[in-house]
Amino acid sequence: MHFADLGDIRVHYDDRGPQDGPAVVFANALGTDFRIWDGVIAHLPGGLRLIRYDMRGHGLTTCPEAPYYMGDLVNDAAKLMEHLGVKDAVFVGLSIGGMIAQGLAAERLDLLRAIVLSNTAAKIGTHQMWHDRVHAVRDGGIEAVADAKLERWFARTTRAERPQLVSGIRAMLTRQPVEGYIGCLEAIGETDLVESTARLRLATLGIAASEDGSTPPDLVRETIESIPGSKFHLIRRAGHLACVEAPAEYAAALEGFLREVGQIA
Ligand SMILES: O=C(O)CC1=CCC(=O)O1
Repeated sequence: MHFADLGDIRVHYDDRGPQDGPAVVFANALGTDFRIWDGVIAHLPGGLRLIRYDMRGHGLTTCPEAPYYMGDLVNDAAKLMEHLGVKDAVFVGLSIGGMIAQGLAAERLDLLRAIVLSNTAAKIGTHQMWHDRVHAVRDGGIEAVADAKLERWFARTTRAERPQLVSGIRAMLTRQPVEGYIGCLEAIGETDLVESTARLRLATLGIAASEDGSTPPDLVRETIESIPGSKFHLIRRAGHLACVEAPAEYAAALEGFLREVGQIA
């Protein structure tokens, strides 16, 4: 187990593979911890340095009081990369993790070779929607929003045929600290990256999933198409947490992109 003290938080992270290997950094979705990447990293070839971390208020990372801002989340990622001496990385972010990737590319291009924007967008939902969610969670805990969220996170067939996976992820979601979850809800509600993301000029892969009820494929595509030269991959029969539901296909798309950008020889 690894922890890093980075200003106001102690970050829980995992750092595996050769320390001098080409780096890939993974950032999670709201309400999850870095185990959502277990299946994907198991399918990636050796030789890569694979870094995952729990964002503030999630997993075993400490949980400052809400609200959080996207700038905090982007700084946390940059500080962790600096702490670990990681440069020239491919940064893979899912959902709010993909917003962190966009913010990092806008602010700290020096740390990056390329980004993967997975099940995300430059702006997700409306301010009112996130504000309402904050109130629902303040009143009833994460439990109050969990079932609706699982419908957006998993495809219909997965919910019917893989109950262990779905209930395991439900446990991950409902065990996150309420304050950390609310802090990140507030950060998403305040974030609009449309203009800064359209100015990005770095290699970008977008990943979307056909049954994603949180960031549907057209929304992901709109953001991806705003970045010149970007690529897009659609995973069928998967929802918002495509990396959990379809790790082999997800890893294959990622591996292809890592080869294209020279992160794998
Ligand atoms: O909460 C959701 O359903 C979707 C979501 C948006 C940002 C994130 O990380 O998850």
